Amino acid sequence: MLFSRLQLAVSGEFAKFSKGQWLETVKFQWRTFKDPNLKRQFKQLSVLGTAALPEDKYEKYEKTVADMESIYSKAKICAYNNSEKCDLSLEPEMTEILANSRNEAELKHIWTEWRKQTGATIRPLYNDYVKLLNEAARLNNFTDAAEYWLNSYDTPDFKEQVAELWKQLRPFYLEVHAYMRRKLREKYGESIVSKRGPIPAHLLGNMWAQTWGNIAELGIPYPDVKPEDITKYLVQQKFTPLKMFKTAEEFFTSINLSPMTEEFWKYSVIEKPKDRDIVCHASAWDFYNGRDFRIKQCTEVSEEDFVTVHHEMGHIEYYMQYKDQPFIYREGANPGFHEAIGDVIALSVITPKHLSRIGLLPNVTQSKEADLNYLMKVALDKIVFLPFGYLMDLWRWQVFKGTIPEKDYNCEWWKLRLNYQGVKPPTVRSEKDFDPAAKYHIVSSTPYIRYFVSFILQFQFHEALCTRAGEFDPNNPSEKPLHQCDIYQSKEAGNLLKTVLEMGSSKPWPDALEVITGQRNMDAGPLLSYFAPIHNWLKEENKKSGEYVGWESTEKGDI
Ligand SMILES: C=C(C[SeH])C(=O)N1CCC[C@H]1C(=O)O
Ligand SMILES: [Zn+2]
Repeated sequence: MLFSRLQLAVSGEFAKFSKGQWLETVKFQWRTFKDPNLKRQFKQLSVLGTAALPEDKYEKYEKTVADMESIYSKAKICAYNNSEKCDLSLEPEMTEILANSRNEAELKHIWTEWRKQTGATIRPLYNDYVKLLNEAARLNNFTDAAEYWLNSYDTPDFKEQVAELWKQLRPFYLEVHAYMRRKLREKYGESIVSKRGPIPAHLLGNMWAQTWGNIAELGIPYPDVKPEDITKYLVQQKFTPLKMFKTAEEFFTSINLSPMTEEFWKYSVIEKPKDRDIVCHASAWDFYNGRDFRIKQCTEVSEEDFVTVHHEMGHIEYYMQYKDQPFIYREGANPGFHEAIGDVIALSVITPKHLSRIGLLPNVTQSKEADLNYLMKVALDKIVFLPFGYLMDLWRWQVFKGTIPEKDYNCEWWKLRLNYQGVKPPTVRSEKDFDPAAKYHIVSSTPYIRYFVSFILQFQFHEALCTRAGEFDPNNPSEKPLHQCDIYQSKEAGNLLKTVLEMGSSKPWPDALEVITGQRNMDAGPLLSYFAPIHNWLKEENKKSGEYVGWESTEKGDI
């Protein structure tokens, strides 16, 4: 608890200082300023955030979030079939079981026990948190915390834009959902996975069913042309977390971005400490002195964590490229930009072509079947993620606005999970549970729509950078398929990306988007064309098998 007392003291000091600055700033009639840059800086400075709370309430807010995160990071459960072994943490133990076990009863045990440890105890704290965050929002002249969070996009019709993107992408998701439900039914039987209902959430390879890549082997279109999971090659070649980080750094420097700093290597935490509980959820940190940037990640030697290393290093690259901007501009053009950078690089890294180029995949079969297998695997992470990336804040926006009353928190959560993801809980839930708290971003008050935005933007960026690298021709897309593009060692692509990263938030995000892609709107087009081959294959396959596309409302007895 010492750490959180120290943390509270430091953040309290910073809050006092920044409130003083804020009170000075808001005295100016900045809305009448003529200089667009000065006006933009004052506009951003006019939003103080939670530090606008009176000191005692600010401390209570900080302590409430710290306590929720502490419960989450310390939660442990007993193993399935071994009530003596009760030291399983979320990372790596529970995550590994959810990813690799195909024992339905074990998956149900882990899924349910994790929510027992993180639900009921956090629920009252969450109540306090919502009230305090809404009070802070109002002190910043927002109607509620939803509007405060949405202000980061500075786009009046942002929610409508996101709703429209989901409308365009939902049909593709339904095809993936229908196909995987059939594959899961073949594996676990119709008594567990019905023909026309939602999919039980514990079978999908991930604690939150947010990506299904870990069960790819159940759904690969051509199993005899199996795409390799590189985990075994990482282990065979004795990769360590450090070597995973160095390999990722080399990709970024190959496209003329910056190497990690001395402080990064000195202060980052890249393996789970043995002597204390920490928040293992991967994160990247900017200490705003132009040199001290860090990643905290409980890295396991696995393909999934190799991708996450690139995701986190993408944050660090952004921090380094805008480090000379005025303080207030040292952030992403919008939060979705910040989440997209590392993922854009990873879209090149995970191609069989690149993995074999760096010796992480022995031989690559070039064939239509291998291509479809690869695209299915990527779709199980990228397309599958979209409804979850959307519903996380659909739920919170309504909670902050009060349209979801406290008494219905869990019921409304599962309604959204059914309506958007087509998943259902494996065990009956009630308002004694609080399942949103099973997800890190809920207990840490981290907005989530940024990841939905990132999953759209990263394909727009990928298409633009691949074109610049000569790895893709939009006028002749079949000659070099976008999903085979690898921008490794392309300084042209890196320099284009660097131009945007250096901007930070100094310009509205459509300006930054225009610099890299030539257009000013989020656009599902590049994502849909990247996945077109597997989208068409799934439509055919579901028609052939007669699988019902979509899901009926869940059976009696659930929430
Ligand atoms: C890797 C991070 C740290 Se910014 C993360 O939280 N992500 C990356 C993808 C979605 C989201 C999640 O894990 O839920
Ligand atoms: Zn991130």
